[in-house]
Amino acid sequence: MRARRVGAEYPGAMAEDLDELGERAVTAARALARARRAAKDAFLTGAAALLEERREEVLAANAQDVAAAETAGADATALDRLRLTPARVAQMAEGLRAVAAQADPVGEVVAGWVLPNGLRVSQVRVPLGVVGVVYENRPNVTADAAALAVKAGNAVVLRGSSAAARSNGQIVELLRLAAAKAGLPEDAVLAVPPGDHETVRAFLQLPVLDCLVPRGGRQLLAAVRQYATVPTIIDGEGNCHVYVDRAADLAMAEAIVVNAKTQRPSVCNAAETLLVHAEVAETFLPRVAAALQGVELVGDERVRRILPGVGPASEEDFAQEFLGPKLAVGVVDDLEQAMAHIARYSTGHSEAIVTEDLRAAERFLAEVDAAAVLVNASTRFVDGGELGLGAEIGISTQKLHVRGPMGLRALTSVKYQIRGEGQVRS
Ligand SMILES: NC(=O)C1=CN([C@@H]2O[C@H](COP(=O)(O)OP(=O)(O)OC[C@H]3O[C@@H](n4cnc5c(N)ncnc54)[C@H](OP(=O)(O)O)[C@@H]3O)[C@@H](O)[C@H]2O)C=CC1
Ligand SMILES: N[C@@H](CCC(=O)OP(=O)(O)O)C(=O)O
Repeated sequence: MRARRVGAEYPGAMAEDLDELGERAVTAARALARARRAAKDAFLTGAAALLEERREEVLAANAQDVAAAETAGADATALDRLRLTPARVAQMAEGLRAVAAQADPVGEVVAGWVLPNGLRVSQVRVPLGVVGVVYENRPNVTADAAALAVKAGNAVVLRGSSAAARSNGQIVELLRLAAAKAGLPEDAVLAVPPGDHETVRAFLQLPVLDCLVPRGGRQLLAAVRQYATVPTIIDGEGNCHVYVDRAADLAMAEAIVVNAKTQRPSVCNAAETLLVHAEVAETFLPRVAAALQGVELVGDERVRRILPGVGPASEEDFAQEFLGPKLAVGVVDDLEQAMAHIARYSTGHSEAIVTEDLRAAERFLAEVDAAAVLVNASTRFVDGGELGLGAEIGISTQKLHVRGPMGLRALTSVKYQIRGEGQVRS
């Protein structure tokens, strides 16, 4: 059965239907698995240069996406995620170059040993093959995902948000041009045209996908759980907490909370809930409230006794990822209660404690079940670029086969290479 028809006119679609798109990706993946590091790096640095040279075209396409989103009534969060600026395009180019600077994971020997019968066994890193990505309305993801997938020797099939259709189309065109210039198959980067969710559902079942990375909110993840038949690595929402312990340096805590909440509130690693130990609540809450200018605070009863102007926080507020200038605040009696609250509401993304108490810090690191746990640092650091991975294809909120920011190695598997001299099993 042929899969759903796709719009071949969309940049990078180049096919009548998803099956044909998949076949093109498989052909490209075979060539990419053999590609040398020099060619892959030439693709990345070439794409960075093209992005800079043709920045105005990318920004013009993005301006059209932003205007359409405004007309459609998109909120400030959605617009912030969608909008490109010269600085954000420069960051995308920087990300491409950072991935080029990373070691090539393909061929890395992970482990090796010799058996008593003389067989030499090694476990070697290999590309996954064809990687699909369904992602939110941030156009930078187009470049980041393609960069990592191709450097790890994979072909990538991208399905960006419909809201970013023009921006992504422009970026995909540049990436394909850079691939051709570097002597790699153009089809290293392919795109599923946006526009409808039915095509996404068919994409979730495209047999040639070795791995699909869905990045998005609850609706997308529900669709993945219902329809996906290909292996997926879910990069889900971030209801991230900062817990200010009784042994916290309060100046440090203030700076971390403000950064985690306000540096870019629209992204998944921004803080959504602040928990404060009862012993420091009287001192810390007024201080942090004053520093969080422009952020709407909602709090539990104990918070509201200290900050009477703050509105009540509902159960739903503590469970919610606001992705905007709103923060739920609670007072807890101890570390135990803070961790219990986090266990109840966390989406398993990024959780932070601020404390000078080593035992509390170590317990938090060991016991909180999330993709990333931090001590005395902002949740905003949970990002591939910030953690030295060059970029990220997403932040896995599941446990298999990777967890947390996913860089090059996350887009590989391993295979056993076994060298013998005629051994047979008795
Ligand atoms: N952990 C991580 O790395 C990441 C987490 N996120 C999380 O994603 C959320 C923000 O993303 P948001 O803007 O809501 O993006 P959405 O979840 O709305 O959309 C993401 C992608 O999924 C598609 N999609 C949405 N709903 C469905 C559906 N029912 N069936 C098929 N496809 C669907 C969209 O297509 P279309 O545009 O056509 O609707 C888009 O391409 C936040 O919760 C954030 O924390 C986001 C990115 C990375
Ligand atoms: N990589 C990001 C965080 C993760 C992300 O992709 O954000 P989002 O699009 O909200 O899920 C950053 O800190 O820039």
